[in-house]
Amino acid sequence: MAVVEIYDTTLRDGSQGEGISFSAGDKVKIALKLDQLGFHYIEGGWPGSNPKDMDFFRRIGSHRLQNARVTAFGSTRRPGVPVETDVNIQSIVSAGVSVATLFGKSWDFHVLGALGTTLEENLAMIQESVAYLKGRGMMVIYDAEHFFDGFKANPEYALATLQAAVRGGADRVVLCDTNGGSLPGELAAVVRRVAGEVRVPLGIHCHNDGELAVANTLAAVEAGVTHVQGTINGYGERCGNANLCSVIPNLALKCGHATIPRESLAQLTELSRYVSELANMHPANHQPFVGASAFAHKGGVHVSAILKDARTYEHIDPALVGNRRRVLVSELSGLSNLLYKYQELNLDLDTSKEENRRLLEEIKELEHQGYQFEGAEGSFELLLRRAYDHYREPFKLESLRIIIELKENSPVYSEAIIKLTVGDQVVHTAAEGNGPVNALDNALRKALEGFYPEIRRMQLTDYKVRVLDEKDGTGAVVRVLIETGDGERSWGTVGVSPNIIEASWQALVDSIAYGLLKNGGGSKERP
Ligand SMILES: CC(=O)SCCNC(=O)CCNC(=O)[C@H](O)C(C)(C)COP(=O)(O)OP(=O)(O)OC[C@H]1O[C@@H](n2cnc3c(N)ncnc32)[C@H](O)[C@@H]1OP(=O)(O)O
Ligand SMILES: CC(=O)C(=O)O
Repeated sequence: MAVVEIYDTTLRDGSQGEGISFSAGDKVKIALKLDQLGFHYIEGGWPGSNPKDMDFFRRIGSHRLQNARVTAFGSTRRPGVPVETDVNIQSIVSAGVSVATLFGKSWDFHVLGALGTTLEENLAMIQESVAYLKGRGMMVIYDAEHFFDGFKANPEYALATLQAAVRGGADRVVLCDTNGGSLPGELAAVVRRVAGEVRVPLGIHCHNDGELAVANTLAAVEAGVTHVQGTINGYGERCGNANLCSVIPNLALKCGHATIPRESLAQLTELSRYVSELANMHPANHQPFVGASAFAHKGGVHVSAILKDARTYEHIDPALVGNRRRVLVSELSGLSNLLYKYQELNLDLDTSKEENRRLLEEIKELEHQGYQFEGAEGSFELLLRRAYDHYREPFKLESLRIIIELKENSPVYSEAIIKLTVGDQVVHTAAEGNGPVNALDNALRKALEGFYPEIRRMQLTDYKVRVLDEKDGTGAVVRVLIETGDGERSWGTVGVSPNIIEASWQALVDSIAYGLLKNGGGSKERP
């Protein structure tokens, strides 16, 4: 099994992605996680760029990594500036790590236009910069920026830049598709040509501007590279970099290469979510392998087949990358979706095929009205239990009034007055809030806290309103989706009405009722 080195640049190229800014502490956490999972190299940042990256190198120096080598990134020396006095080269040395990643120009157009120097001086900049860091005892990875565009424009010169890095003593030569516009076939042909001329292990660094970064990376490996660079979740400049959460499982599971250890592969989904959390980016549900939808089955035909054998609609076992199979219930469901859900929820229901068919029709009718159960598993389970499981509601609404007062020069006042029955007791209470839904939530909790103290652990974590038929203007039906968590799990609930307060009330009631059910508070009637 051929080994492919995995080089992560989330902390450098990843943080060049729009909206991403890791703190030095976050960078250390991500580096430790990558090390724990067996990544070979972690590019920590560009020490010559900013104090935060230098701070990262200071902090990571106090940790003993088990698997990974941390690299410091930077450019070759400036034109006409000796390496001994070049600020960037010296900051790489002062980062205190044993591996440097230097990028240099391969494209004559860039040398003349962007660097504003001669082709000969660029070759000297590459060779001298690599040689200087090698002379300081460092391993040097040479990133040939714009290599494929450079090769198309002037192959002799592009190859001469690589030879300059090799003469300087580079340990790896990495071909970069910096503008991300190459196609897999043409890129692989160039890699083969380079492999015939350069006697140093080759690497690949692809950007995703043509949405081909992963495909190009795999094509390069097939053509002979043994070192791949990319980022977690594909974060990076413009459209991002090759997504290692896809590159790694493709290499390991489809191409038979050794990358990170097998047991680490099963932590890839967790890693992806961990990094998106620290990046403060929403996890992308449709991300292959690790996204929440990567193994989510919705169409009835698909679910019917996966109940017989999951391989009918899954390219790999989701557990191999730490993900899980999900079945969604919607207007596109068949009976198979319901049966799967009964199993998943451990609902031992004695229901006939006709009853299930009726329930399915009810679900389809509710979805037609605007309910959406895919993102509201709490409401869906309650629907099943209300239909078949002798479910007893933990409380019942008697009446509800909302007061909103708008006065000049004072904040808007919102109050909810609520009357409920809980068992055989009536409770009547009121609460204020910073808006009507918040007042409603506060009043409901206040009314129920004495009966169900576990409510204090439940927090609303998301509240979304979607107008379903905009043409009806302010009279349109709205769908409210609420996400609630209790520190251990989170669940979604849904409400639909032309009145936003009523839709919010339905979603709130389900949110509390479901939370109580899972905490043992909701109960069954004696049949
Ligand atoms: C393909 C890549 O993603 S490479 C990584 C890109 N990442 C970044 O740029 C993020 C970090 N960058 C920074 O913090 C800043 O750009 C710094 C500190 C590196 C440089 O800042 P400044 O000195 O103000 O220069 P500025 O950013 O305006 O321009 C970049 C300079 O680097 C030079 N340069 C670009 N590539 C190279 C190279 N391979 N070798 C030497 N110099 C280079 C440019 O010619 C330009 O020089 P000029 O100022 O003489 O025109
Ligand atoms: C080195 C690098 O980040 C690039 O060429 O895209």
